[in-house]
Amino acid sequence: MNQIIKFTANRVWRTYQGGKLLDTIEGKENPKDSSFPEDWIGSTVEARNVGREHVSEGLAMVENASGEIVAFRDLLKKDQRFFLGKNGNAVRSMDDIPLVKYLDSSTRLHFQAHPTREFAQQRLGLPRGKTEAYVILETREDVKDPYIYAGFQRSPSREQLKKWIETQDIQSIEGCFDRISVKPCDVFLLPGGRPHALGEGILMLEIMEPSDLAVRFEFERCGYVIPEQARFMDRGIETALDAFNFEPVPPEKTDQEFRCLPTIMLDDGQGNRLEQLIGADKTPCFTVRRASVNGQFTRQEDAFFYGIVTQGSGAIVIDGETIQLKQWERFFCPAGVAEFAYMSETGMSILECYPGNV
Ligand SMILES: O=P(O)(O)OC[C@H]1O[C@](O)(CO)[C@@H](O)[C@@H]1O
Repeated sequence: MNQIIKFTANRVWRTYQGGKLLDTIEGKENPKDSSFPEDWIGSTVEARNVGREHVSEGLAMVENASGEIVAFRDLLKKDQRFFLGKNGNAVRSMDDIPLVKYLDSSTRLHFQAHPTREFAQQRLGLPRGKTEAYVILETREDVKDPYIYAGFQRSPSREQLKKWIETQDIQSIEGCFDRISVKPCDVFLLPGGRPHALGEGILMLEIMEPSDLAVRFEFERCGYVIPEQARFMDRGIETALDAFNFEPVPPEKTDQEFRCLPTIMLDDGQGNRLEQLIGADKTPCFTVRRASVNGQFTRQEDAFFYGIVTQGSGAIVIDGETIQLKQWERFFCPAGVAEFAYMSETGMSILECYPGNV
């Protein structure tokens, strides 16, 4: 099976609203915002939705060679060497697979922070934290100045924050942040520990460590109250506060701390270009690249990646076989596919999400 694997939509319930654009992308008749604002692309992670334990959410399902529908992660485990390749001498671990999502917000998300990898391992006994990155794809026209909140610009003391969380003094919490304006093509990296909230009206590709761990320190958004168990990763407030990075990021330093500027890795002068959006200099957790295609763009890669067609359309050719690619389609390219070529006469942009340190 020397091929890419395409994914169908895999919408996941969340505590905030959105998803109208995802409905549109899926060709639904009546696109609308709902509690399904995310699409988890080829996910090997199960969503943690307290109160919805009866529903299995998050895991991507695919068809295997015998036509059976199986969890994508089980398919990968059947030939981990081929699909994931090697890291040094060892076959890559399933924990190296980033979690990639389309996220389409119609409301601001609640204030939250995710654990770092070290915190997850040392304090929660879990292999991965949730350092995350955002590639902004589109913003909604009716939202005048789309924004995110990232890191405290004016850090409260631990005791102060604890009090504000307990009394849900959202005005004071919001006062710790300045809005960071966002526009399509912007890229941000949010290391674990950094408090944040995504603003309304943003469609993004979100890339993160493979986990669904969040400290939610705003308990109510748009009428939905987050159950107690889901607020502090099922731990107490002291453990949750330990996960925070309180180091202030003053307004003049937010770009330096969170914004990632692309660097050109390859440009053939004919319109084909490969850019590094997030590399090992930023995080060991995952790698993000953008391929811009004009004509034929032949590539050699020895690591696996998720490909997401964010603009235009075209095809990918592997071993003489041509597979069409349309805008918004997403696929997994196994590490065992050593060479492939993108083709597009009209132009195509593909975001490629790899494991860290490739
Ligand atoms: O609290 P919820 O509804 O799970 O939402 C958390 C969402 O916030 C994000 O961490 C973005 O900041 C998403 O990855 C995640 O799904």
